[in-house]
Amino acid sequence: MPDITLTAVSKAYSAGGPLAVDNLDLTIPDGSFTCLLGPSGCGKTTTLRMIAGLEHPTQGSIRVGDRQLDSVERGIFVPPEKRGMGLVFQNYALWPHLSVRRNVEFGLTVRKTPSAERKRLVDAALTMMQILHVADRYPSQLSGGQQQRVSLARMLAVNPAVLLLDEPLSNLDATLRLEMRAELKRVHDETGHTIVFVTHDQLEAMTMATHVAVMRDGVLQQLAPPLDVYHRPANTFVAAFLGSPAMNLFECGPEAGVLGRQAWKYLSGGGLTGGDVHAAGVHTVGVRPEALRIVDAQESTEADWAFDATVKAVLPTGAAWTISLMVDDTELYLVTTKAIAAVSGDTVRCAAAASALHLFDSSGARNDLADVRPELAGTAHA
Ligand SMILES: Nc1ncnc2c1ncn2[C@@H]1O[C@H](COP(=O)(O)OP(=O)(O)OP(=O)(O)O)[C@@H](O)[C@H]1O
Repeated sequence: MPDITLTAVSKAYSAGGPLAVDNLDLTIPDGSFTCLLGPSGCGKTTTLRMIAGLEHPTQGSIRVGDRQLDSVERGIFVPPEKRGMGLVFQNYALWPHLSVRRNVEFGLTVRKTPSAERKRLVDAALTMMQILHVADRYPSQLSGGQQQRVSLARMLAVNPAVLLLDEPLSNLDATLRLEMRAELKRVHDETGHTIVFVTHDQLEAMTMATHVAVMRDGVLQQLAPPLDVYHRPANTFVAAFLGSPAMNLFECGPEAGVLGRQAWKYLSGGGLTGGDVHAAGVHTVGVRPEALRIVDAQESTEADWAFDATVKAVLPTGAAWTISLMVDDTELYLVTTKAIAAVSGDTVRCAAAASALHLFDSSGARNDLADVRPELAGTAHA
C-alpha cells in the first residue's frame, strides 16, 4: 500500500469551535511504524479516527497513494469498511461469549470467507500472536496481555494493509507493556504492514516507531525517525517532551541567569562574538542530562562547555545515577553510569561537548548555528 497523505487537514467538533487538529500536513510512509505522540488532548486520536474514516475532517484531504479517501472540497468520503484498515483500541472489545478462535474468526465470518481458508487465516494470526494454545478459552479466562493479543490477532486475521492502533497497551502492567512492545515490533518486521500507533508515552514511541510525529494542540511539531526527534528536536516543546529526565533547557544571553550568561559567554567565544550569537537568534540552550558529565579540572578540554554546580541530590536508579544540580537558581539534571562520590552540597565541575548543545531561537525553534560554527550543530549523535 502506498503512503498515507494528509493535506491541510483540520477538525473542529462543533461549527466554529476549537480545532482538535489544525491544518495538518502529514505523510505516513508505506511500511512505516509511525507513532502519533503528544500530550493528552493534542489531537492524536482525532487524527487516527479521521484516517480510519470514523471522523470527518472539517477541512482538507486524506489519500492513500492516488486513492482519495476524504476530500472536503470535493465531497469525497470513503466509509471505514472500504478503507482496508484494521483498528485496535485501548479496550480490547472482545466478545465475552465467544471463544478466542471465534473472536479472531469474526471478521472473516462477516466477510463470508470459506471455512477452510478461515481456519488457515485464524491459525496463522493466533500463531503470529503466540496464543494458539488458548484458542478454545473465553476472554474471561485470559490475562490482560493475552486479551490484547487476541484483539491484535483478530485484526491481523483479516489482513488489513494498514493497522491503526490507539493506545492499545495502556491497560497493561509495565512488564506486559514491554513484552507487547517487542511483540508489535516483531509483527511489524514480519508483516511489513503500515502501522499508525497513537501514544502519549514517549518510551513507547522511541522503542517501536520507525517514524514519530510529535503533536501539540492539534499542530504537528516534527515528523522524523525517533533518534532524529531525540537528538535533533525541531523546537523546545519536542526537546522537553522526549527524554527522562527531560532535556535541560535554560535561557541564554548577557541578561540571563548565571548559567545562561556562562553559556552565552562560551557560545560567544571561538571567533563568534556575542553580537553574532545574538544576531543568530540564540535564546535558549538545551543539553540532555546524559550529555553532561562530571569532570576533574584537567579532564575537560578547551572545546567543552564547563561550569561549576552544586549537588542538590544524588538519585541512584540501579543502572545509573540521576544527579540534581543547582547553578545559582537554575536546576538541571545529569545522568551518569559512572558511580560518583559526591553528596548533597558538594561543588562539582560539569562539562558537555559543544556538539551536545542544542540551540533554540526566541520562538523556540531549533537554531543550529551550523553555518557559523559547525561544531555547535548538535550533530554528535545524529
Ligand atoms: N467527540 C468529541 N467531541 C468534542 N470534542 C472532542 C471530541 N473528541 C475529542 N475532542 C477534543 O478534541 C481535542 C483532541 O482530542 P483527541 O482525543 O484527539 O486528543 P488525544 O491527543 O488523542 O488525547 P488523549 O491522549 O487524551 O486521548 C481535545 O481538546 C478533546 O477534548
